[in-house]
Amino acid sequence: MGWEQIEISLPNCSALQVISFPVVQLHLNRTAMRASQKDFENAMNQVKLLKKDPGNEAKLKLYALYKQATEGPCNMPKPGVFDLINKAKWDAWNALGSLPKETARQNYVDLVSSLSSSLESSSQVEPGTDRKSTGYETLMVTSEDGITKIMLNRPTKKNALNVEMYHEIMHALKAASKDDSAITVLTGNGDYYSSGNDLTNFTDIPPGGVEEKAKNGAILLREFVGCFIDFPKPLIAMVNGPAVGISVTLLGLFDAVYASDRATFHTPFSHLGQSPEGCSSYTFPKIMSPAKAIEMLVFGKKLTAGEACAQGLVTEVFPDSTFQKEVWTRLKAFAKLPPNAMRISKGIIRNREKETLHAVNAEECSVLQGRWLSDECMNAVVNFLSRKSKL
Ligand SMILES: CCCC/C=C/CC(=O)SCCNC(=O)CCNC(=O)[C@H](O)C(C)(C)COP(=O)(O)OP(=O)(O)OC[C@H]1O[C@@H](n2cnc3c(N)ncnc32)[C@H](O)[C@@H]1OP(=O)(O)O
Repeated sequence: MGWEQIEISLPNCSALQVISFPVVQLHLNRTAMRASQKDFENAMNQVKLLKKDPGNEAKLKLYALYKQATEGPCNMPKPGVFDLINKAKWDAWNALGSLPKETARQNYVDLVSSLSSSLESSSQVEPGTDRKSTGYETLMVTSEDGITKIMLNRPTKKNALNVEMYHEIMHALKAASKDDSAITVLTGNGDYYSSGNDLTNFTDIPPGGVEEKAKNGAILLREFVGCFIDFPKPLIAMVNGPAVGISVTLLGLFDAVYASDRATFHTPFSHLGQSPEGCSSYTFPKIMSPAKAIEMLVFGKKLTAGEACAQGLVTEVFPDSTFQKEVWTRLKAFAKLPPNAMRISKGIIRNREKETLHAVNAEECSVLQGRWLSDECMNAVVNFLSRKSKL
C-alpha cells in the first residue's frame, strides 16, 4: 500500500499543509451498493486520479472515513488547539462517532464516486447550472440499480439542515421525481440521520429584522414540506442513527421507514419553544394515536427504534451491524418491480390526502412563524448557540 500526499490548507495557516491518504491500485465496481474491500481500495486509487483539488472539506471527510473504515472510532488523543491541521483531522474523524467500519467504507466509496463525477463534470457545466445531481454542497446524490439515493452530508454537524441543504433536498427530490429510477431513498452520512433544523439558521438576520426572518423561514418550510407531500414515487427513509426535529416529523410522509437499532426519534419542540411541522400534527396522531403523538410532539418523549416501530412510525428495525446490507438488498428487490405500477399504487393510497396535507402544512408553518418570534424560542436557540444547553 503506497501513500498519496494530498495538500490541505486551513484558515490562519500561512503555508499549505499536508494530509496523506493511503492508495492502492484496483478496479472500482460501481454497481454494488455495499462496498467491498476491493471497491474501497479502488476508491482510494481513484482519489489519486482526481483531476482537480476537491477542497479541504472533502479531503477531511475522506481522511475521516478512511480512518474509520480501517481503524474504527477515533482512538487518538485530541491535539492541542494550536495544532490546527491535526485538530481538524481529529475533529473530522471523531465526529464519525461509532459509525461501523463497513458503513464508513461505503461512504468513502460514495464520496469518491461523487467527487469524481462532480470534478469531472464541472468543466462541462454551463454557467448557472451548478446544481447538477453531482454538484451538491450538502448532499451526496447517486443513482444506480433503479434507486436514487439522497444522502444528507454534513456529518460533522450531525447532518443539521441549513438553508442550503433545504434547497438542495428540494432540488434533488424534484430531479429524482423525473429521473428513471423506480424508488428514492433518503439517508444520513455519519453517525446521525439528522439533528434537525440547523439552529444557526436563526442567526442570519436580514435587513427587515426577525419578522422578515420568520416569514422567510415559514415560506421555505412550506415549500420544503410540500415537496415531500407531492413526491410521486415510493420514498424510503433509511434512518441510520439518531433523528431529531424535522427529520423525524417528515417520516410520516415517507412510504417506508427502515431504521438501525441505533436510531432514536426525538421531537423536542416544546423544549425549543416551537411547535410541530412536517405535517406531523396530522400524520402522527393518525399513525400512533393522539395520546402517543402528544407524548412525542408536546412532551418531547424520545423513542427508541423499537418503540417507534411498535407505534407505526418505523416500518422495520435492523441490527446496526447488518442494517446497510439487509436494507439495500431489500431496496434493490423493490427497485426491480414495475415502476409505473408502484407510482400509480402510491398515488391511489396517498393522493386523496394531499389537499389536507397541504392545508395542514400551511397552518403549521403559520403557527411556527409566530413561535420563532417568541421569547421561549429565542432563549432556547441562544442557549444552544452559547453552548449552555443541548438536547
Ligand atoms: C426553516 C425551517 C425550520 C424547520 C424547523 C424545524 C424544527 C427542528 O428541527 S427542531 C430540532 C432542532 N435541533 C436541535 O435542537 C438539535 C441541537 N443539537 C444538539 O442538541 C446536539 O448537537 C446533539 C444532541 C444533536 C448532538 O450532540 P453531540 O454532543 O453528540 O454532538 P455536538 O458536539 O453537539 O454536535 C457536533 C457539531 O454539530 C453541531 N450541531 C449539531 N446539531 C446541530 C443543530 N441542529 N444546529 C446547529 N448545529 C448543530 C454542534 O453545534 C457541533 O458543532 P461544533 O463542532 O461546531 O461545535
